[in-house]
Amino acid sequence: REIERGQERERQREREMTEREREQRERERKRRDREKKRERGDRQFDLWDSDDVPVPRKELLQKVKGVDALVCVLTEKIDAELLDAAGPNLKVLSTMSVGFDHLSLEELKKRGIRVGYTPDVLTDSVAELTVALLLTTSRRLIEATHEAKSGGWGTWRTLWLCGYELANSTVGILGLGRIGVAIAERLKPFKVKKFIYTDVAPRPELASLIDAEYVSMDELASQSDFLTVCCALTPETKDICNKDLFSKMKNTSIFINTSRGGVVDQEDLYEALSSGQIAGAGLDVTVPEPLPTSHPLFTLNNCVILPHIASASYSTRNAMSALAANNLLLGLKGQPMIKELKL
Ligand SMILES: O=CC(=O)O
Repeated sequence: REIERGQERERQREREMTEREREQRERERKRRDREKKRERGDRQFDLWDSDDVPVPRKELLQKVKGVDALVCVLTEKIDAELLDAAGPNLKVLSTMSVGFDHLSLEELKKRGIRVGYTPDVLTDSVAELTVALLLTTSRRLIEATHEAKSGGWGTWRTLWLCGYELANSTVGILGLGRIGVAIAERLKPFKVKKFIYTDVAPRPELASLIDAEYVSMDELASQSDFLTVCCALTPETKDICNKDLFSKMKNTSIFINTSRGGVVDQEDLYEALSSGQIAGAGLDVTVPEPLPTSHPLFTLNNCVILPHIASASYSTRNAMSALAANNLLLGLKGQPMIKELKL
């Protein structure tokens, strides 16, 4: 009877366990497994087996000690502190992202660490989301569903919830790369009249794919009906979308950013949106991330904010993780990675 009572107590404990406790128990089991493999001398993989990122910094600094290679995502800052904590064994870094502003390239280069990243596989997904965000913003879809649900839908009114359409418009691309081209290809069937772009220099090969004209930053601002930011975040592009740019835009224009929040001065954007200097903005990226729910941008009807989901489709995230893993394994074998950054 004592055994039965013990078993019943165990079953009761199981029932009362929360999902988090179960996850914790599973992590502990995997950790013990890895420990055993380490003792046997097998190649070991230490995994942050949770969707909760960033990994607490203290724990990350502890766990990276002595590793030969590291896979990371864009929430982890890979800087001198982390590389010092990892130590001289670390020779390969593989980030599951196309952006690499979270990596200190100088420190990586100094230490002779090779770096893999995941361009191309996410281009379609990011372009698709950018188009969705652009249409959501320009046709005021969030406001519209809110009105429909909350009783604001009265009789049909001529100018109610009017927005701006792509047909006959000029679309500007700030930073023309693979993603900018993919966005333009998707927008073309909406009868866009003209594509223009700016970059540090003309990019004729890419531009010819979408028949886009190279213009100055000022011309991009003043001519675009839709301005979409596709450049990487670098010291040169930080806050490049600021008061100066917004003040030259039309008050009917829509600003879209699916690159990095750091390219936008958010105070200047708030001013431009709330004063009517520009018509609307759609952002998939902000500073910081997550953007606090008390942030003034959330108070604006003409600002649509998404939680950095441009590459978030099942197939793309699978492709990104496979590419990140393969980059890492090739790097470990001393072979060329599939996608490697030139440092
Ligand atoms: O933002 C997403 C990425 O850089 O992959």
